[in-house]
Amino acid sequence: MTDDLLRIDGLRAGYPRRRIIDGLSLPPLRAGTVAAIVGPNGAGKTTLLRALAGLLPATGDVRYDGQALLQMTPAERARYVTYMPQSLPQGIALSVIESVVTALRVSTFAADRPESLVHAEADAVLQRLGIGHLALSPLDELSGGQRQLVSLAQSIIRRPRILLLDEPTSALDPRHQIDVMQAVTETAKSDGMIVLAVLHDLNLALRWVDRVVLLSEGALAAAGPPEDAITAETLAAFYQISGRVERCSQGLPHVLFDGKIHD
Ligand SMILES: Nc1ncnc2c1ncn2[C@@H]1O[C@H](COP(=O)(O)OP(=O)(O)OP(=O)(O)O)[C@@H](O)[C@H]1O
Repeated sequence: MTDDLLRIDGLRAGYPRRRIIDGLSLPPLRAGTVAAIVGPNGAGKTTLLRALAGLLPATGDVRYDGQALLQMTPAERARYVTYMPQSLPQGIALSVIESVVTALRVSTFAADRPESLVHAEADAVLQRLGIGHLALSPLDELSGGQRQLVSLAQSIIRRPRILLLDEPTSALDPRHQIDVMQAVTETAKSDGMIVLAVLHDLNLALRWVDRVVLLSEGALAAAGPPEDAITAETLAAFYQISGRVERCSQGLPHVLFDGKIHD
């Protein structure tokens, strides 16, 4: 049955001597949904993304549009899923635009698209992320934040059905954080892409995403619309901080941290 849903049921994943995620099930995610994966350090957020990307052994029932993702070969899975790691590898002798064009070329979607069209597409993605001016810069001469934006451009241009982003805004100034969240949410809506983004910034999650998945010790602690999952109660129970979510003068939700609960 096709349904454009990402379903995760009974997922188990981890490392050779340590299982981190032990039977995780999430409410289904619909095409076009942007979900933030949040939770304290070591909760298993990266492990979850890497398991879904096929970079770690995993068992369980994970389906997109009725198709079992965990049973696919890497090549088959790459048709559906793109994973953006926390950092780009160093030592790649390409310009920014060449690296984005290459990312599109290696995906199955653009193998026979004319060169001029591929370049125009790459340029449009760079503009959208506010880094059009870096198109001809060598990758190895970029700052940490600029590298993060290029890595996102390489991921978005492939137009995956499922985009997995590991802390896509961690190195970015506020303006570029907005560029990223805007580009990701717009692309999700226009292309029907499902995005799972690990975010530590709960305010970005409150402001931009459709769903929040809160993990704690490899298990689901809360899931739902941002203001249902990020509450004074969940901040206390899973982050051990006293805090609250309040609306600012413009009606936007913000999380305020009052202090630690235990020293
Ligand atoms: N290669 C590894 N081998 C063994 N254990 C690992 C490995 N990588 C991570 N872990 C453990 O798995 C657990 C979850 O790590 P993970 O990186 O998924 O957490 P996270 O929620 O992404 O954390 P953070 O917010 O700090 O990035 C941690 O306890 C960590 O020590």
